[in-house]
Amino acid sequence: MPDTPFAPVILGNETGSFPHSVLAERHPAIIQQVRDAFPYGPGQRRELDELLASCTEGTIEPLPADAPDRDLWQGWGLPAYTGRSWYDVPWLWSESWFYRRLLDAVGYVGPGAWQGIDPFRPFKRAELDAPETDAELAALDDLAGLPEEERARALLHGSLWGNRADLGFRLSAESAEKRDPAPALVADDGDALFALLPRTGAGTLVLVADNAGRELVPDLLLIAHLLDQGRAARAVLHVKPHPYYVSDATTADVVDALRRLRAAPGAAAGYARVLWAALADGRLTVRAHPFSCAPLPYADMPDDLRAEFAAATLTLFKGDLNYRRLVGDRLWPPTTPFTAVTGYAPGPVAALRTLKSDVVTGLSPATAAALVAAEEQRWRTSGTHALIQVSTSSSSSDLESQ
Ligand SMILES: O=P(O)(O)OC[C@@]1(O)O[C@H](CO)[C@@H](O)[C@@H]1O
Repeated sequence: MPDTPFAPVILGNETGSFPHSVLAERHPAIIQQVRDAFPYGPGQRRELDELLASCTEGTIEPLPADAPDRDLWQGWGLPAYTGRSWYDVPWLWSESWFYRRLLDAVGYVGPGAWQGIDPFRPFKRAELDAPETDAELAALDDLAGLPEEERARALLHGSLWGNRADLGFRLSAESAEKRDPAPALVADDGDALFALLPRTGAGTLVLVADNAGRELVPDLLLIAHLLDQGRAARAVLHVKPHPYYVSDATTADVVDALRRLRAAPGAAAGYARVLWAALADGRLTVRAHPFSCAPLPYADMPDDLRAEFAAATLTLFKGDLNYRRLVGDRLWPPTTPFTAVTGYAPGPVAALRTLKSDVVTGLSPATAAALVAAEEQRWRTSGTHALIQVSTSSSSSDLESQ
């Protein structure tokens, strides 16, 4: 994507900004939570202290020569950023670097006895085991009698709002719009999304997952429905190759979520059976590509991933972080067309996301104005608004005409 002067890359160095608060407050809090959740030894605690000092006051340091992913990070910009403050490099990059360093500190990267022990697992498990999850799964029973289109839309909205860890299966956006001065759903390309997935579908849906637990469960339910109803012949679920952004889903989290579904009463277990069978016969596959944890926008994706997305009927990106990577982590004017900023994509793409960071595109002038009038800029990060956006074509000319 061209470097567009009207949409600066977001950094974390502006005191009082949301990105600054993530680096200065959220990351130290995450270190503390992880320390409290595990019986780590003195070496790990020392490393966590060092990470705390580095991420708040220090600079970016090189990876050890024997780090298994050193070559990846060398290619992802580490040489250019080494020696610079965490606040002065792209915020997306510093955040990813934080999680990479955290995994080192707790021994996840190994070798050693703590290799592969997910420091966020207790938090993910707690969410999956929460009574709210039972209530949300029980709500599936109410969908059973509905026409297929309504079930599909309810499951789409469950997956969308699951990004806020809220599985309320909203049957329509209209009711929310009537209630609030500023719409809860700030863009709704739901019809365009389902038009790409007709019930005669012979294609592949790629779903690029975000969080585990109460977001991954409705993502899996949506996939089950689309496969079961013939809206997709195959599905590929992209998860993270290692723990990331606290709650991001890994393959282990997929297994936990499936087992949770399978053990649930009522309709939920039926969805689990569909998914289990699809995994067994290869109609559903799980992928953990290294680029899923890259500190870069999807415009920079490697050729093998580009080819995979190109072959899909639709690639569906879940959540806020994936949205930032899909459109570029920049301060776009909110009315910048979504089709323009995703014009590099090799095939149709969709975003399902609740708004939890400053980045947004594709709003109508009226919606953008209503949001600002009602909430100033709080709507960008509060997680109370969401969007469904679809682009079926490459259209860089839209960007040029901005
Ligand atoms: O991708 P998610 O789970 O929807 O949201 C992740 C996220 O909200 O957490 C960050 C703060 O660390 C935000 O900047 C980021 O986009």
